[in-house]
Amino acid sequence: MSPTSPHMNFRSFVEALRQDGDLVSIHRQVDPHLEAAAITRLVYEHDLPAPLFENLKGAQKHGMFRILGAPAALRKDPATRYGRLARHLALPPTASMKNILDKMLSAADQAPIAPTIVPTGECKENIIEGDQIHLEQLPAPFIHKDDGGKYIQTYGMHVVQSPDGKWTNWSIARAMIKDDKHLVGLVIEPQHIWQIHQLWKKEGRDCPWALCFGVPPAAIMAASMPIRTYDPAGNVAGADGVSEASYVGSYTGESLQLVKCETNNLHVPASTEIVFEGTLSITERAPEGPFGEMHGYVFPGDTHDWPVYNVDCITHRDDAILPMSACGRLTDETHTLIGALAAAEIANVCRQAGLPVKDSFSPFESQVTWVALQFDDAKLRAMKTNSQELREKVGNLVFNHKSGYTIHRLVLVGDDIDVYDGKDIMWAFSTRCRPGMDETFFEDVKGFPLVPYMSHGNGSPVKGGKVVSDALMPSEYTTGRDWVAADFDNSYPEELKNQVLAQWENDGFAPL
Ligand SMILES: Cc1cc2c3c(c1C)C(C)(C)C[C@H]1C[C@@H](C)[C@]4(C(=O)NC(=O)N=C4N2C[C@H](O)[C@H](O)[C@H](O)COP(=O)(O)O)N31
Ligand SMILES: [K+]
Ligand SMILES: [Mn+2]
Repeated sequence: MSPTSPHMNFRSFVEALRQDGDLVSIHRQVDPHLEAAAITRLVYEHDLPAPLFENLKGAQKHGMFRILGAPAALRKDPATRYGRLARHLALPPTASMKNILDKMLSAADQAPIAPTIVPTGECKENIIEGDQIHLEQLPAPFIHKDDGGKYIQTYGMHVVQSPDGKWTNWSIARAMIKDDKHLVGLVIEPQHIWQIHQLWKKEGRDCPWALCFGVPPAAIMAASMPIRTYDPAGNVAGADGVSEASYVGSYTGESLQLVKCETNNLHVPASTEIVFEGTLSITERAPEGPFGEMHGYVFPGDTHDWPVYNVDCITHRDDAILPMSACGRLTDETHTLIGALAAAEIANVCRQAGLPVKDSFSPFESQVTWVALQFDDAKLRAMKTNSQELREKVGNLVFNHKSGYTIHRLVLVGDDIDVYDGKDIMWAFSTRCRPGMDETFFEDVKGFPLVPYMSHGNGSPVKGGKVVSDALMPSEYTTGRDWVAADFDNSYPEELKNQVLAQWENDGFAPL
């Protein structure tokens, strides 16, 4: 039996949410055609407990399947806002986003812990092969009314491996059902699944593939992150050729248990809820999309050809649970994970390049198209640099790195700004960054086509449209901050503030 702790076993994770009071089990029959996603969408827009659809219309025999919506979204209570993400990493429900991202980055300077191969696991409880496979009969969710198909794949983990077997990549990329035996989905440059697909194209062979729904939560975090491995000396091992499995081992401190697929030599987490095994075609493409995406838009009819996945075998647990991200406007997994984890890796890349970046986050208010980088003011002054120089250095570094792929604006801020507080970032950006003069635009870098102003805007969908906006004031480069914030914290003497706070409730105010 593989580990049963919530961060290492999806089924235990769901039970942990139930114990946390962070799960709503719906036993009435719910239609996977739009209804399950509509409920989940409302959950996202009000930060409510995750819905578990126990009785889907069209669910197959031996429990194929139930759906868990909103697996990594927010909790309403500010004190446990990120509790559902914390559960992915065995952190307390009160963990801050900084605690979560620091945990994800902690692997960078720890020795990777390789996974362990075990003979079998829960994912082998049911095995369906060949002509028994009928994807069209599964209760796959139709997520937004204008989508191009049933997006069964929104929170599963693709497993692909370089032809030489040296690099196994885990990542999330959307995919919809094409027909009874095939999926079709985004495989976009520079993502690792794209890089590995290219390697198999050179080999002239279809890419062996597995898609794991309901993996250990600690694993799906790495799957959502643009990681590289750093050997203990801090150098990057290989260009990008690293395995998420070892990285997960580092930040969990435990070796993940993997089992071999039935029909190829890839390995998948033993406790996975549902595993699709097959190949990612190097020749076949099919119309895909549109899909209501992470920036909050669906463009009806916006269909493009992408590679086809061929499903040869399905294995799954009894009463399997499919996780679903009904993504779109704030706040869902594409914001809490894609933005946050890219921000963490970007800060890492900056620090590796010697830049005094203390912290970073992607503000939800920017629909995770921005990352705010917090500089250590004292170290910044020691650099004896200036705004234009710093903007060019940071922009050329980040916008030419894979971790910067989804980000179109970098906002540079000092260490009086809390990068996890969107109000703080908007205050700094709106008052310290003079439009134009304090900004450097980058047109000859890779652009992120999913951003609406890229794919449906006025310029190239895949090139440029990026900017570094410097919200560090000139004094922060030279003498240090030459202003006082007109707020309670900074504009009143300590003893007066203590006195006001001591009197606060006696004066008749509710506790802050
Ligand atoms: C957490 C999450 C991450 C996603 C996606 C989603 C969720 C929930 C859904 C499926 C809901 C929406 C789309 C949105 C879309 C961006 C995309 C995708 O379709 N194609 C893609 O290339 N990257 C996606 N990512 C980001 C990706 O996982 C990260 O970039 C990761 O670093 C990749 O791993 P490698 O570094 O190892 O390459 N999807
Ligand atoms: K990844
Ligand atoms: Mn990767």
